[in-house]
Amino acid sequence: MFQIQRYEIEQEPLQDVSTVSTERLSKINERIQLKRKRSLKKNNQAQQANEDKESGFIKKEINEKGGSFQEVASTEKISKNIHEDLRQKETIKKHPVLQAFPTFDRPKQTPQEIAAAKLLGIPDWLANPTIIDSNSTKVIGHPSIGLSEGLVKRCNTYGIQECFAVQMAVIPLLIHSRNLSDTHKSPGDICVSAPTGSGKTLAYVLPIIDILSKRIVTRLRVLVVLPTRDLVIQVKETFDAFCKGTNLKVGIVTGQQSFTHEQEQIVGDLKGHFIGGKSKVDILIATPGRLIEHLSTTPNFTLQHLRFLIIDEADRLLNQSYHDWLSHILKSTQLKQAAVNTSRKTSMEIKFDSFGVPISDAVSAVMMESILHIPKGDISEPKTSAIQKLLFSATLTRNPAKIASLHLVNPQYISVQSINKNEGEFKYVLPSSLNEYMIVSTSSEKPLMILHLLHNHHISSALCFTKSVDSSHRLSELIRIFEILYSQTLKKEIKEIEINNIQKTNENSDFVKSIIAAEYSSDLSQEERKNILNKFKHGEIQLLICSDLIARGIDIDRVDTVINYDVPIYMKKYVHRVGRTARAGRKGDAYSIVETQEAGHLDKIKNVNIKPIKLEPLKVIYKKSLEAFREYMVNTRSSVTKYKDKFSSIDINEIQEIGQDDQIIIE
Ligand SMILES: Nc1ncnc2c1ncn2[C@@H]1O[C@H](COP(=O)(O)OP(=O)(O)OP(=O)(O)O)[C@@H](O)[C@H]1O
Repeated sequence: MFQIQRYEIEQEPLQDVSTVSTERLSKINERIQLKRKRSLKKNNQAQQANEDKESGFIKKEINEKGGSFQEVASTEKISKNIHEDLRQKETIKKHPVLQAFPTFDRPKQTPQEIAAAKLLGIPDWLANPTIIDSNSTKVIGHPSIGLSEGLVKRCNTYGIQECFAVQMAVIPLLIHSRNLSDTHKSPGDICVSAPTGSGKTLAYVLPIIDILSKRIVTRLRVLVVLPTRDLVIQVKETFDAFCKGTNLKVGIVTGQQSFTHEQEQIVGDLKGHFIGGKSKVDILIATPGRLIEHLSTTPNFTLQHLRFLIIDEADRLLNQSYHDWLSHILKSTQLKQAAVNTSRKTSMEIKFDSFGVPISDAVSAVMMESILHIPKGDISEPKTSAIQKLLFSATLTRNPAKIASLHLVNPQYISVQSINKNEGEFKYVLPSSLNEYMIVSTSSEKPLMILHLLHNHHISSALCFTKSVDSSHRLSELIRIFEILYSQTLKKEIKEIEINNIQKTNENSDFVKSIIAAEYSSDLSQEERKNILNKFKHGEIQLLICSDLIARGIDIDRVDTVINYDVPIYMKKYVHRVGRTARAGRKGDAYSIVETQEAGHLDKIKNVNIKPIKLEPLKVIYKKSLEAFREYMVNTRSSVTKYKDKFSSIDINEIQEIGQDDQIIIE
């Protein structure tokens, strides 16, 4: 075994301890003490025993040379130190190649150092965003925003008086940098990260409408890509609302309608071949999959006139590799590729006017040059893509590989966040009007906690997120059974009270009001989903139980509470889920129901302790509901009869409706 110390090798010659004077020994000792402060932990017991033996030997030597007991005692300690030091030096001399053994204590990093480490490999523009204070606002008609009078009026009719922070930052940037007739060069791409519900949609909808409203001919100039059909429909509704009064046309492709219907809607003319393509819409909103299908097969569908490519919910879309959608779109917008595609489809079917001049406005200027091989002059500027890419998300990716796949041109990064945020620290920003809570529960009582929130906290409009469609289904069925039993029990109790003439029914009528819960999942048809959402928006449904289908982007202004029945593993998901409430500056609450082992991960969230007495009245009915639910799920049909006998007051039709084609057994 060898000793390894962090001492540096010194050039001093070794000395014989017995010849050193006490005074000199003290001086040397001081120096050694200093060094020892920096040394590793004390030697183990075996080493200690060894030292004792050696110091005994030195003590003996000093005794032999004379001196008092005290002198000997202090000298003993000093000598021990010296001896150890000398031994260390000898060891190092014998094994000069041995390096100091590394300590595994990590030096504590400052927040600035941590932030710097996180930024390694991230391009400069992404590492240094333009930070906008999330609380700043400006009057919508302010000249610095640059919106036209007509559009400002339209905003006012929708109750929009002020620009939110993200709109203050993005609208002027687009309006002032972009001239529709400038087809030569992109004014630089923009990436925007802003909290959920902060108004990102209008940040691009308003300036685009303003810029496009000056156009003369309809061409496909704006493409908005979104991850889900529901979001496409939502953004289409926003464009439609603000396009009123202009003659701009907005189309969608999502796969919800037949392919030929969509072709008819967006291109119209499928028979003739037009080198400049054909479009019935100025703005196309699409899911990536369907868009790729149209790019590959729809005649005359071209992106050659495109000016804006908007990728909303960008980080989610960049994770979606469906048919390599992004490179497909980018290729279609690159001049050479687009020219090859177009010329292959059309041969040389260029349209000419009555003077025999090619109809240039049907073909984009840059495309015309590539296709017709127009000779370049000495002063011709090289053509670049004129498309401006705009990326939006509440949780924008900082993954360099994903960012690189976008081939951004002169990008700039705008980050809307609370200005009080720790400098250098990067985290997702939540709306400042959001209150977060957690409730610790056993897994079997999690549904009970939801019932407690609904009945005791009087939540009237909540989204409850579960981990899967199955889980949503089970939970919604259980709650529906509970609500039936709950209202029946209360009605019964009230009747008894009435009979005993203690109280009048009216005073309790509110009490009987049961919660209406509904499931919202991808298993439902688009029409069913739309109906459920409408009922929820109008307050006919109080609790919507869903998987992550509507965790992102969906804007329902009635949501006052979000409940995480299953806590998401990833922070991003959490941010988007809780972001369905506290939108546009309104207040909202988010409750996460966690098991003990999960609670540690949410240490910054306020823990709500529920008094058992509050749960007692619900517990009795909850147990009955569980029992009934299990029974019902095991044997759907036969249990309906038993169920009827057991709880005779329950409407049999309601029960049949609950479990129509469900065979799932609760966990
Ligand atoms: N300037 C404004 N004044 C008032 N309300 C606004 C304003 N801008 C947007 N809103 C409203 O705020 C709500 C949220 O906007 P939006 O859906 O664009 O948020 P978002 O930032 O895209 O959120 P998410 O990241 O969740 O998709 C919408 O109902 C929208 O109508």
